[in-house]
Amino acid sequence: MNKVKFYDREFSSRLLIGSALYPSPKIMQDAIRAAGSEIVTVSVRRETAGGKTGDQFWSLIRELKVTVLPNTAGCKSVREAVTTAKLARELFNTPWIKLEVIADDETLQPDVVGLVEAAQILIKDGFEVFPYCTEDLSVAMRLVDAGCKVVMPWASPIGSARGITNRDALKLLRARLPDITLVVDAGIGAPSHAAEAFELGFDAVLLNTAIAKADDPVAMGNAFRLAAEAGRAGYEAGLMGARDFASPSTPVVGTPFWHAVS
Ligand SMILES: CC(=O)[C@@H](O)[C@H](O)COP(=O)(O)O
Repeated sequence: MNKVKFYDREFSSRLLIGSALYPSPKIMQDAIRAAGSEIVTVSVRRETAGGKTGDQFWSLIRELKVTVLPNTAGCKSVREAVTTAKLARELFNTPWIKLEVIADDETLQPDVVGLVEAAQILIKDGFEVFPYCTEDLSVAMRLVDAGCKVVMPWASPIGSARGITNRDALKLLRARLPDITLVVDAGIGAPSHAAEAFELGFDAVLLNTAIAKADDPVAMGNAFRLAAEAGRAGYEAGLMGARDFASPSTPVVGTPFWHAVS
């Protein structure tokens, strides 16, 4: 399978995993390993607030030998997101930031206006921004204009497990932004949802709740790894287009092959 590129770095795994909500630190580690993920996203605000697991949490993440993608989860203004991103750069010594600006505490709807503004500020300051956005094409285009080489539209609201609710809009993003690394982020509830994202041509999937809240997070991590591989392999194999009407698959005359055989 082809590798996936995030800015100038290449990875084999196309699953990015969140580090929250697991029943225990050990289960988090085992689930991330089972998913085969090479990139784990971590909330900067939770950790700088002295998160309950503190240093132990960092040892666990370090033991995984993954690339850390710090995020600005919980930020509700451009200023807060920019400050948090700068803190993340100091803490993790990385230009990468998963940029989240939340408009509404109830729905966790992204503030796409604030997101574009924050992305512009951070990219001018040398950051490599991974923006969490809705599936709106015009927003994605503004993010690309700002210099984002990765765009991360939601499948559905964070933690909802509803899967892809606006398939046509995601297809449009893929068609109109062929050179951008597109990641479906949030709302994935089942391995089949991830496979669907890959079959649509998305480069990667980011998820957290569906693995962390599964009855068996480690087994679910493995299920997502298999689904990601199958969905991407199907896309790379070239899916046939759907038809409106029947087309016979068992010929009654001639050769059963549609290419001439020698
Ligand atoms: C934007 C955001 O916070 C998501 O990355 C979240 O971490 C994952 O969403 P799910 O928990 O719905 O998979």
